[in-house]
Amino acid sequence: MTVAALRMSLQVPRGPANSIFSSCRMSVLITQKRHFATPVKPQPAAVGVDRIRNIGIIAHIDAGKTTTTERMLYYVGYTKRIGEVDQGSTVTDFLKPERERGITITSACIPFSWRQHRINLIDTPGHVDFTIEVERSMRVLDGAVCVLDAVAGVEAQTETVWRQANRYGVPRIAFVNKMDRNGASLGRTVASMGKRLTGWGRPLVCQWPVVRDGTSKLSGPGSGGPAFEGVVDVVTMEILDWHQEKTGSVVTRKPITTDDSLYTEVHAAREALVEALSDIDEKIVDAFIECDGDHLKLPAAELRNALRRVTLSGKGIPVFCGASFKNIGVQPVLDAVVDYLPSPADRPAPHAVGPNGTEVPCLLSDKNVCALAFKITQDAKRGPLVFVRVYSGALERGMTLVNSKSGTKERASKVLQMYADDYEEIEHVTAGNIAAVSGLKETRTGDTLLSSRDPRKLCLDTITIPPPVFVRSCEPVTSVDERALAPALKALGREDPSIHISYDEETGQTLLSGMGELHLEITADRLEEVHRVNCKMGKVQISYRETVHFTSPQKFSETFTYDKQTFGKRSKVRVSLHIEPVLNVDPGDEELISIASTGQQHANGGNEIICNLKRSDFVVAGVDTLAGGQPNLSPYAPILEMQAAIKAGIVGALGRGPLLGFPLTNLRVTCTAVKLFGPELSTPAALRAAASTCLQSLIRTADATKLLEPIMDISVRVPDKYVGTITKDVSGTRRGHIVSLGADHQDADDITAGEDDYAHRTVEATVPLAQLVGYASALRGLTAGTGDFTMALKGYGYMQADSQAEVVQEIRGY
Ligand SMILES: Nc1nc2c(ncn2[C@@H]2O[C@H](COP(=O)(O)OP(=O)(O)OP(=O)(O)O)[C@@H](O)[C@H]2O)c(=O)[nH]1
Repeated sequence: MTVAALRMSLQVPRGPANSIFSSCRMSVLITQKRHFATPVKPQPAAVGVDRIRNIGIIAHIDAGKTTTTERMLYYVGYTKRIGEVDQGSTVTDFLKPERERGITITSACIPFSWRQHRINLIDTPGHVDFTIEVERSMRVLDGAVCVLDAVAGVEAQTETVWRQANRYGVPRIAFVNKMDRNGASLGRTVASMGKRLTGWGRPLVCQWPVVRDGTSKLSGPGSGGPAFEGVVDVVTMEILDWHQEKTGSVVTRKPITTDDSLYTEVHAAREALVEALSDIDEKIVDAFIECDGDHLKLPAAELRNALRRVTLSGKGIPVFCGASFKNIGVQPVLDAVVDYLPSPADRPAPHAVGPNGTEVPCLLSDKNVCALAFKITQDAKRGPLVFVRVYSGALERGMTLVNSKSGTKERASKVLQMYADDYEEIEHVTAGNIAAVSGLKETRTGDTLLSSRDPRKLCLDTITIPPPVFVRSCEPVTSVDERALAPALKALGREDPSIHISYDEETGQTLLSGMGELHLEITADRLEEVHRVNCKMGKVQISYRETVHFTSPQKFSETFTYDKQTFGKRSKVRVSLHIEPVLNVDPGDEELISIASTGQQHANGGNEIICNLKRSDFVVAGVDTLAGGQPNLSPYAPILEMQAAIKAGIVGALGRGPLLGFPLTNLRVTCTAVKLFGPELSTPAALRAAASTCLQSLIRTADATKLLEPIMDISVRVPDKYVGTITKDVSGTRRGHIVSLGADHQDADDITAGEDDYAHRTVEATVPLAQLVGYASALRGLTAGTGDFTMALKGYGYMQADSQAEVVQEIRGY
């Protein structure tokens, strides 16, 4: 093969490039050009399903997700210049607060092409307050790129997003970014991955950093720093250089030779890679034997195949490194997305159940449409846009879709290909792809949409929405704002299901509940900036829960007759309810009350509502006497409608506890009987009011309402020397319980592990949320800025009587 022919064949960076090193070790300059000169907007049908990659970029805050995404968009030809986070000019962070604060708040979705593959990329936020964005993205992704900071290594939120990816079984690759920073180390980062990112495969180092030392010689035992200037591809044994062009769009590849000072290190890294692969992939062992046990003779194509197999099976995580900000290292990550991450066809069919709860297969090959609504945004012109991942069939413009949860039929008036905040109309979106649909006004996040004639009637697993732990009041400033508030909040709540909106009848205030201080702050900003509603926002407070404390096994029952005249119309109905705890937990118990993560109990805030009334549970008063043991219900509303009205009344009453107006939790409410007094008097509205009033009275009679406070699992990562300070602070000042004091040490002889100049430890503890307000800055103060932490709701715990009294006093003001 001539050098010219080699050059040409290597325009596409796989295949022939691999054989270069193994077949001829000539020193040749190979140039990989940008693949597209102008923006490319690939249509969904343009590629087969095996060429689709639905991937997310996940990481701790500030690891460089958006910076990396912007380079990707530039190198694939999507943008004409590179957007910068620090200049507020990025494509994916398009919201005003995102650009102002330099952080990602909402996940943006962008499709683009790379090496004849369609990549649907989702850039997710790193801040813990926006975890719902990561959760719902993860639910529809097939693969992920986990970005790590080469100085900080694995950070607290990296562990959180890692666990989320584990939960959805998402295969992933890792990109160790910021290799240009002082103190950067690939080895240390990989070692911390091995220790802290558990529950998934082992890290497999596929690149080695190139650092030019003072004498211009290539060096660096897996470390980076300001002199970081490229990488060696351990698979192809080529040195990759990005300096030919200022934006890094030209990648120069040159085989490494024994003359290169890095050769010994890279040789050892290849040996380590082959050996690590041999532990988890049998086929590579056969190939290795065929090459007479010579690591270098093992063709790159064989290594790539093995890397793909172990990535898809969750046994391995290919690791790459670079410095996105310096435009180094991004194209190989794009190649790895194509080479190693799964297509929708490589993934198991999503879990789905039919109407009777039995599992129903949702196969990619099925012609009927099955799509999951995973996100909703409000577009000024088109109204709500519902983002869908299509699991089977082709969702076409104008199609009628059935919501399998509610049974509602809606028309998909437009199908749109989203490009962050921009969109393009398309005719249809095929199975395996992601798009947005307009015209669906009733669809909610987590709903399954089916073609109207789909016999499967299946329901995909919904999306878990965490309960809000902070609350803030919001009062409109003028009467114009007052009128605009309700629709604006409805739109905000629909876009972000982790925002809850309630109304305090006593104070007349609207309450916004959310995941954290920043979450509520951003929501208030959006209310003003996007919806033009000016509100006076109250202080951010903990969102407590209320519950009734029962002396086990006592139950509370009540029969209540609702008999009321409103605007000349009389309503009369009688309902019987009883309440009991879902979990028997007493004040003083260590056990927490958890709000189940799925199902009807979660949907009802940790409560269970049982209202399965049969015809025989109804009694009809007066002339309608029993006919054959059954009351005549035909003049009344259908039983299902009456049940729904009772449930709605119960849900309403559970939304506001008698103590401070916080939602009630841990209650099982059963409706046992209903007495009707004629179709004119006993309407569904009367049933709803009766159930609500009956429950409120039942709870008041119980007179044992207790306050529950959110208890968080926290994970604090600090250098070893601060462990004592942290444990003292957590268990002394903050009423916390230390669960464990983990250590992050690494094996000295691990080829992937660089110099470990500062050992860290992770303190795991449970702490009441009230003690964690402002903890981020307190932690910075306690650890000279070196510590970080993450937290997640563990459950709700009874408060000590004096702490409860203090909270009641503070909120009521008396
Ligand atoms: N030195 C250096 N800085 C970088 C690199 N990549 C990103 N940064 C900087 O790190 C900061 C955070 O980068 P982002 O891309 O916003 O990080 P992110 O992970 O998207 O952040 P969130 O979305 O808010 O979680 C910015 O100031 C970037 O300029 C890099 O390779 N080297």
